[in-house]
Amino acid sequence: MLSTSKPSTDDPLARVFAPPPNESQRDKENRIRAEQEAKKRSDAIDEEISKQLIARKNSKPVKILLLGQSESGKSTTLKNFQLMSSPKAFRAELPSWRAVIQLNIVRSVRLIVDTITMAHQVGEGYPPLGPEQLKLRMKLSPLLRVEDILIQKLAPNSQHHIKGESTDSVFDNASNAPEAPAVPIRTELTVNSRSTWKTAFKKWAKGVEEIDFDDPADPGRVLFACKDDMIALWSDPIVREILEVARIRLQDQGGFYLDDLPRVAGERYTPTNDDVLRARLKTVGVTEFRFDLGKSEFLGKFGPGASLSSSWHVYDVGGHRSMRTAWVPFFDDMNAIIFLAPISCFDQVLAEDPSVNRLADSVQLWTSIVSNKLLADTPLVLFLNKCDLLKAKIEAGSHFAKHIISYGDRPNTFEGCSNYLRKKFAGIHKEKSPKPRPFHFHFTSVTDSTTVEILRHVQDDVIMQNLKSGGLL
Ligand SMILES: Nc1nc2c(ncn2[C@@H]2O[C@H](COP(=O)(O)OP(=O)(O)OP(=O)(O)O)[C@@H](O)[C@H]2O)c(=O)[nH]1
Ligand SMILES: [Mg+2]
Repeated sequence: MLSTSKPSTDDPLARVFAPPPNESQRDKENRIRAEQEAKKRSDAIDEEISKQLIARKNSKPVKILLLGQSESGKSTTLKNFQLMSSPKAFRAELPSWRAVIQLNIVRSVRLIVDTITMAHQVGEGYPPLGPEQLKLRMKLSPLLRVEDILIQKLAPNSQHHIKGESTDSVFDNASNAPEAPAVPIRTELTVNSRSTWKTAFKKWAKGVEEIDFDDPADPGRVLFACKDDMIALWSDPIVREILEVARIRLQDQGGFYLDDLPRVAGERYTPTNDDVLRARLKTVGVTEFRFDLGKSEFLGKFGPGASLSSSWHVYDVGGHRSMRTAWVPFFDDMNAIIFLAPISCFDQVLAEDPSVNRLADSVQLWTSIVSNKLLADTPLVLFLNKCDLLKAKIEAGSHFAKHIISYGDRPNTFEGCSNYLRKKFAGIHKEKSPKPRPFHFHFTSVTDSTTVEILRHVQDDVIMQNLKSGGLL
C-alpha cells in the first residue's frame, strides 16, 4: 500500500539550510563570508560555461539554404546577399556579368528571329513578313554568331550551343502554343559553380577588373553595331503581333533587356547593379557564398552575450525538377531556409513538364518542405517573389481567376491576388508543419536592389530565432 507523509510544517530542506543552532555572532559572520565566496566561485563557473556555450555556437557558421523551383529567383537572392555584404567585390565582378547580359540579349533576339522564321514557314494564322522584317533578319545574322562565341567563352566545355536540344520551353504556356513546326529551342547556359564560370571568363578577359573596350574580339562591338537593327526588330508591329500569336512574352522571362537596348547595347556599356540582378544564368549543382557579418554592427543590435557566429554561408541550389534530390543532404544543418515562390507565374507551366502549372508546382514544393520532418526545427522564410511581374501582368489585363479557379470572383487586383496567395501559403504552413513555428514572409521583387533591406530583416529574424532556440536569449 502506498503511503503519503503527513503535511508538515517541518520542511526538511529548510532544516538543512538553517543556520546551526546557538550560532555566535562571529560564527555567523564567518559563515556568511564563506557562503558569499562560494557563490562568487559558483557564478564564475556558470559564466565560464555560458561563455563556452556561446563560443561553441559562435564557431559554427550561420547557414542559409535557398530553395524554390527553377527561375524562382534563388540565384538573384544570392546576388543580393553579395551586394549587401561585399558591394566592392560585387562591383569588381560587373565585367564578368557583362558577358552574361550580352548572351541574354542575343538569346532574346535569336528567339524573335527563330519565331518569325517559324511564322514565315507556317504562314496560316500569322501575319506575313514583309521586306522590312526579312531585311532585319538578314542584317542581324552577325549578332547571332556572337552567341556561340559568348557561350564558348563563358563555358568552354559546354554543349549548350547544340541546337534543338531542349530543357527550357520558351512558351509561357506551352499547351496553348501553336502547332509545329515549333521554334527551335536552345538549352539555357548553366553554371556549375560561381567560381568555375568566372575563372573561365577571367582567362578570357585577362582580369575581371577592367573591360577591354578596345579588344577587337569584344562581343560588345557587334552588339553596338547591331543596336539600331535590334531596336527596329523589337519595336516592329508585325514582329510583336507574331510573338503575341505564338504566346511568347519575353518581358516575363529572365534576362530581359530589350526595353533597354539603347543603353545595354550602347558603346562602352558597363552593367549597373540592377542589370546584374536581372542577368539569367541557370544553376546546376550548388553554389556557396560565404561572408562575414560586420561584428560591430551585429553586437550593437544584439549585445555581446547574444553573439552568434558572424560568419554566414548561403547555399544556392538548382531548382529544376531533376536537381531537387540534391537538396536533401543540405536539410540537416541549416539555421534557416529562404523559400522563393514566384507568384507571377500563375499562367505559366514548368519548362521540364508542360503539364504542370508553375504556381501549382510552387505550392506543392512549399507543402513538402513545410511538412518535412527533417526540417521541423528549421525556421522558414517565404519570399512571395516576382511581385513586379504579377503587378505588370494584372495591369496588362491577365485574369488571375482564369488560371486559379479557386480565386472565384474576387477583384482582379495585385493586392487581392497577392494577399490571397499569402493566405494560401500561410495556411499550408500552419496546417502542415510537424511542430508549430513562426511564419515569416515577404513580398519581394528580388531583381530590385532594395531587396538588400529585406535581407537585413531576414538576418535579424534568423539571429533572434536561433538565439531563442539555443537558449541564449
Ligand atoms: N522581374 C523580375 N525578375 C526576376 C525576379 N526574380 C528573379 N527574376 C529573374 O528571373 C530569372 C531567374 O532567376 P534566378 O535567380 O536565376 O532563378 P533560380 O531560382 O536561381 O533558377 P535555377 O537556377 O534554374 O534554379 C533571372 O533572370 C532573374 O533576374 C523578380 O522578382 N522580378
Ligand atoms: Mg539559380
